[in-house]
Amino acid sequence: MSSVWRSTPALLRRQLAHAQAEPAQRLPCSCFSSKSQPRLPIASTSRSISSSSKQADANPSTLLTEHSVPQRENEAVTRITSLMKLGERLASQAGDFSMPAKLRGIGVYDKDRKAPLVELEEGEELPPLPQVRRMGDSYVQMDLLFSKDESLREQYVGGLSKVRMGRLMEDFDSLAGAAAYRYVLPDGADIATAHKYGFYLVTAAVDRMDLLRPLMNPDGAVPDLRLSGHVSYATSSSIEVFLRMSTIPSSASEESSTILLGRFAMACRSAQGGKHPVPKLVVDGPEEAAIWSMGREMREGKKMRSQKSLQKTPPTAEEAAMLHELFIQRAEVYDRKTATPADVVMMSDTRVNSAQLMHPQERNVHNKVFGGYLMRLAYETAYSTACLFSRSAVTFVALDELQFAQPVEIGSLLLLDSKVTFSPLLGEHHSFHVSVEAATCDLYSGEKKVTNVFHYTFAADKPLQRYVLPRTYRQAMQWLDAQRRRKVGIEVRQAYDQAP
Ligand SMILES: CCCCCCCCCCCCCCCC(=O)SCCNC(=O)CCNC(=O)[C@H](O)C(C)(C)COP(=O)(O)OP(=O)(O)OC[C@H]1O[C@@H](n2cnc3c(N)ncnc32)[C@H](O)[C@@H]1OP(=O)(O)O
Repeated sequence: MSSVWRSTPALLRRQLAHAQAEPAQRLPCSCFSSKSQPRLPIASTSRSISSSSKQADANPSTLLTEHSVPQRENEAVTRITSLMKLGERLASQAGDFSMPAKLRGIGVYDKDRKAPLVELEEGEELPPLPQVRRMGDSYVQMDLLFSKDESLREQYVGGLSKVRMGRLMEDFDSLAGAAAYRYVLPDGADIATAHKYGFYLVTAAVDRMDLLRPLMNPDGAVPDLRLSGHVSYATSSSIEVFLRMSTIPSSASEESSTILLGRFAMACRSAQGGKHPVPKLVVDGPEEAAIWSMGREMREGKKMRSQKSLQKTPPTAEEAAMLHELFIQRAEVYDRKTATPADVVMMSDTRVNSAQLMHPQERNVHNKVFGGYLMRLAYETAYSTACLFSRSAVTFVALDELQFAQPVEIGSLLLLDSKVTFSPLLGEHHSFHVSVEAATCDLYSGEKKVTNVFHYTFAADKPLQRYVLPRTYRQAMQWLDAQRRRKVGIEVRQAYDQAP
């Protein structure tokens, strides 16, 4: 037993022991599940757990178990996995799903003009918008055939010979938009003509993205990838799109394997301002009914999570006690009586910042910056933060709930502020959490507005050699928040692992 372990008092020790003993974390780094596919590590523990930690495990802290929302997420994920076949059925039924490369702003950009309203040409008539839709009507798919297309590999493989996850995230945003447009528009309508109907779709949120298997084949080659999606739930003016990234089977006998699952929420807006209605979603059969009710539960879960967030309510008594114990235990660091130990990094010392101008070339039809572009920029900042902290190669594991609450204006300065918010304190672990706050700054007035906060989980190739400590109250809340998110992430992965 290490001296650190012995000196850690009960509550913190219980939490640490619980974290060490989480089943999803027992997997070794290059882990394989009971299924034959390699699984991504959340973390690993090769160290034997002391008798005190075993005892603690029998009576774990309630800190990581008391939230009801993760339970819902877990249930939903189990259903998603069992409903994976639905996507394949919708794919086989879908007609032509050709898509434009991007739906960019119309005409020449003029900062003083709103996005132009498009008038119909004389005699031009538009087919009426549908009132009712089925999931299959929205199905979209895009294949990335890296094995056949060298120029595609060139676009997607980054400098460290890994597939650029940020680039794929950008595609996911476009794909979610394409599925949502197909849903709202009449059959066969060109997505690029949507503006003629006087509405547009914006990404309101990304509910989750989980990478379930490595993006690389064991031989280091990039597999051919299929990105697909369809609408899974709709309210009166918003749509949820379920997305999947899978391998493309090379023969009829081979099955495709799911690499990543994600869910996006798109809001339909009128070009004149305010909401624009979307068709009613009619479900076809029990699989679709299950995926629809899951969408509704996720909406409720979102509201609940927002009410319980640490921005609105104080930490629980246990969370507060855990922080206090951390403060007592690491008093020598907080009092700055000694040099910061080699295995400790203060949260602010993990920061990576960037500033970039938002140009009209990345604008959507409403003259705001594309959500997918922001996701790419934020991801690459988070990735750099993660490598610098772990001093190793890292793999993306998950993106947690992300709200696009404020649009990013063209011409503004985008400021990204990234830092490691949580890494486990004891034991041999690979996974940790990075948050990126995105804010825009008006170059003439200097007015700053936070537009999004991105929360990522990464896994380092090597066991982590250091852990991050909060110094301010705000950082302490971020440290607790990351642990809550970690709990959801672990439960989600367990649900995937246990799904039939
Ligand atoms: C490579 C592949 C090739 C494919 C190639 C195809 C290309 C072809 C397609 C391209 C497609 C590109 C699509 C990208 C589109 C952007 O990238 S848009 C840019 C990023 N997003 C933004 O800038 C959005 C910024 N945020 C906002 O404008 C506002 O916060 C929002 C989202 C409109 C919400 O405003 P609000 O005043 O809160 O609106 P509110 O009236 O309360 O809500 C409206 C509805 O949205 C819902 N909603 C609001 N927030 C949320 C939320 N967080 N979660 C869920 N629902 C929400 C509400 O529930 C409500 O629904 P209903 O109850 O009416 O049914």
